[in-house]
Amino acid sequence: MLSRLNILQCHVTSQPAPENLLDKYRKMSTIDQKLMDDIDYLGYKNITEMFEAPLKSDPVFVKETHEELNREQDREAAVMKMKAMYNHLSPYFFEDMNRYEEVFTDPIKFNALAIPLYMYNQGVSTKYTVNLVLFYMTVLNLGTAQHEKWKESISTGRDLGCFALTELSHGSNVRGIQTTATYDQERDEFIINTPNDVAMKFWIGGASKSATVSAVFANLIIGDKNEGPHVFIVPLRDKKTYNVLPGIIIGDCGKKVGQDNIDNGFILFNNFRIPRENMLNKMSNVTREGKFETKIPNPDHRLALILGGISQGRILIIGFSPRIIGYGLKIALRFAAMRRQFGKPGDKEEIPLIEYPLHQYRLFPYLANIFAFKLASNEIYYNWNEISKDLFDTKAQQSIGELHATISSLKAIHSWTAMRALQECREACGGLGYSYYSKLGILRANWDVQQTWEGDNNVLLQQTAKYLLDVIQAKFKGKELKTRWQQWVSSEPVEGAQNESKTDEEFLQDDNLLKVFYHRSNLLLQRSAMKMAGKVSDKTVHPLDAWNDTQVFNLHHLAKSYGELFGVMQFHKFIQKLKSGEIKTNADTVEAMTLLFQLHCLTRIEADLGTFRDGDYLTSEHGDLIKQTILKLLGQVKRHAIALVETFYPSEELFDSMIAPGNGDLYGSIINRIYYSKDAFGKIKNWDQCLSPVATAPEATTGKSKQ
Ligand SMILES: Cc1cc2nc3c(=O)[nH]c(=O)nc-3n(C[C@H](O)[C@H](O)[C@H](O)COP(=O)(O)OP(=O)(O)OC[C@H]3O[C@@H](n4cnc5c(N)ncnc54)[C@H](O)[C@@H]3O)c2cc1C
Repeated sequence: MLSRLNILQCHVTSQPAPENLLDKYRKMSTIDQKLMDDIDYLGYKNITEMFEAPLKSDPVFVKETHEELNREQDREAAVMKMKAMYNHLSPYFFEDMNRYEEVFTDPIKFNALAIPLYMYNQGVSTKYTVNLVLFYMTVLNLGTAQHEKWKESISTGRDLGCFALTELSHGSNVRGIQTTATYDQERDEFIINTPNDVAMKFWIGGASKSATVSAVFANLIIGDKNEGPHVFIVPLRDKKTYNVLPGIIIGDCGKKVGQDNIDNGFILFNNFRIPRENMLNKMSNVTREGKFETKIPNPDHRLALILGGISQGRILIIGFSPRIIGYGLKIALRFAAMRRQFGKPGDKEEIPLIEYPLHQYRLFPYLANIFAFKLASNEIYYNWNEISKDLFDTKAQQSIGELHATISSLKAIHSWTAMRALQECREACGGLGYSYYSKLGILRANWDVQQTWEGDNNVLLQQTAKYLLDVIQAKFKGKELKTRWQQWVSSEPVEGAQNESKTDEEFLQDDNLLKVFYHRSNLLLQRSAMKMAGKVSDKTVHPLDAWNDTQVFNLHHLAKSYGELFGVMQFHKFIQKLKSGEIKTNADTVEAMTLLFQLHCLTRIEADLGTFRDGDYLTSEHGDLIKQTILKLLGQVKRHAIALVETFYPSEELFDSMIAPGNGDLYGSIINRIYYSKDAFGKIKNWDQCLSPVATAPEATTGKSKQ
C-alpha cells in the first residue's frame, strides 16, 4: 500500500498562487467590531472570553470536525467535555456562590456564558444546559429552602440532573401526562409510578447513561383527588456504583439524527418512593397531614406558571438562532468569495459565486435576518429580568402573558429560519458543503431539534395567537390593556385600507416599511377575530373545533406575522438610533445596517406578497418596486458581506470549517484536510470479499469469449 508520505511526495502543485479573493472582499468595507460586540454581548464580552478560554487551551476540546467517533465514544466525550467545562468554570463560580443564580437567571449573562460552548458543539452545550438550566433552574424557580441541597449538588458537580416531562404518548399536551405521585401519609412519602408503558418518560436528555437525579413531572394524587401535574425530585442512580436504583427502569432511546452525543433515555417508575420534601413546593404544598395547599387555585393557571418558569430554554433558542445562522453564513459567504464557477468567453478568470445576484438573493437576506433576530432577542433579554421577577404574582399576569406570547412566536420564527438558512448555506457550497468537514451538515443536523423541543413551534404559535386574540377582544370592549409591545393593535377596521405612500421614495421610508408590517398583523388579527367570533356564535360548533378551524390561513399566519413584526420593530428602532447619531459608529457600518434593514423588510414583504396584495393594500406597482429594489440592495450589500460575517462569533482560532479558511486558500485547506483525514489512502477492510464471485456466478470466461 502506498503510504501517505509517498503520495504526498508524488503530489505536484502546478497551480500558480491564486489571487486572495477573500482578502479582496474583506477589505471592501470596515465594519465596527465594537458595535457588533455591543449587539452580541450586551456589555458582557468578558464573560464570553472567560468561557471560551478552555476551548482554546484544553486539549479535550479538539475541533469537532477533526473527531470521528462512534456513538458510545461520542457520548463519553460529551460528558467529559461538560465536566471539563465545569472544572474550568469552577473558580469563577465558587469565588462567589451567588454567581450561579446571578448568571443563570439573567439571560444576558447566560447568553454571554453559553455562546462559546454552544458554537463549539451543540450537543455538549445541551448536556450542560439540561443539567444547569433545566434541572437547576426548575429547582430554583419551583423549589424552596428545603431544596437548596440539590442546587448545591448540581452546581458542584456531585449530581448530574435531567428534566423528565415528556412521556412516550404525551409531549405537547402536558396535561395528558399519566405518571403519578401519590402521597402516602403513613410513611410521609410520595410514590412515583408509571401506570403503563406509553406513560414512560421519553426523550429525557442525560437519563440513559449519565444523570443521577431527575426533575419529574407527575400528577399529584392525594386520596382519590388528582391535583394535576407538579414537579418532584427523584434520584435515579446509586452514586457509588452508578447502577439504576431498584424500582426504576432506564433505557436508551436509540440513535438520533442529530445531537447523538446526548444520551436521551426512557424511564419507568415502579412505585418508587421519595420523601415528601422532594416535591418542589413554591406554588403548591402537601402538609404532613396530607392537606393540599396552593397559591394558585386554578389548575390550568398553575400549570401555565410551572411551565412558564422554565422558558429560559426558549429564550436561549431565540438568541442562538441568529448566531448559528451567522456561523453558517460565515462559511457559505467566505466560500462564495473564494469559489469561482463559469465566466464570460475570453475572460481569464471565472466569476466568484458571491458576484451572482442569484447567490446573493439566496444568502444575503439571512444576513439581514441575523440583525433583526439579534435585536429582537436583546429586547427580550432586557425585559426578561424585570418581568420574570413577578412570574408567580397573579397581578402581573398580563405582562407575563405578553412575554410568553412573544417568546413563543420568536422561538418558532427564529428556529425555523435558522434551519432554512443552514440548509441554504449547505446547498450554496455545493458538493463541498456536503462534506462533514464543512461543518454545515453538523450545524444543521444538530439544530433541527430546536424546532421541536422547548415547545413544538406550531403548538407555541397557538399560544401567541390566543394572547393576541385576547388583546384585540379587550380593545373591542374599550378596555385599555397595559402592554409593552402591542401598540400596533388597532380596533379600527383595516380591511380594504391602502398604503398611504405617494411615491417610490415614500414607500421605501423606514417608517412606511414598518407600517406595512403593522398593517399585515392587524389585518390577520381582525380577520382571525371575526372568523373565530362567527364560529363561536354558532352554538352547534364546539369551541375547540372553532379554534382548530381558524388555524390555517388565520391564527397560525397571524402568530408568525407577529414574530416578524417584532423583529422589524426592533430593527427599525435601532436604525433610527444609528441615523440620529444616538448610536455612534463609522459610515460603512451605518450604510451596511441601513441596507440590511431595507433588505430585511422588502424580502419579508415579497415572501408574503399575496397577503399584502389582498384588498390592494399594496399594488402590483409596489410589487415591481419591491423586486427592483431588492436587486439593487443585493448589489450594494455585497461590499459589506464578508466584513460583516467576519465580525461574528467564533473567532478564527475556534472557527471550524475546511471550506472557509480565513487565509483565503480554499483549495489548500481542502487538500490538506482530506489528505490527512483518517484512512484517506487505505483500502476497504474486507477487500477480498469485494471481488469474491456471487454464489450463482457462471465460470469465469475471461479471454474465452467469442469475438
Ligand atoms: C432530542 C430530543 C431531546 C429531548 N429532550 C427532552 C428532555 O430532556 N426532557 C423532556 O421532558 N422532553 C424532551 N424532549 C421532548 C420534546 O420536548 C417533545 O418532543 C416536544 O415537546 C414535542 O412533543 P412530541 O414529541 O410529543 O410531539 P407531539 O406533541 O406529538 O406533536 C407532533 C406534531 O403534531 C403537531 N401538533 C400537536 N398538537 C397539535 C395541535 N393541537 N394542533 C395542531 N398540531 C398539533 C405538532 O406541531 C407536531 O408537529 C426531547 C425531544 C427530543 C427529540
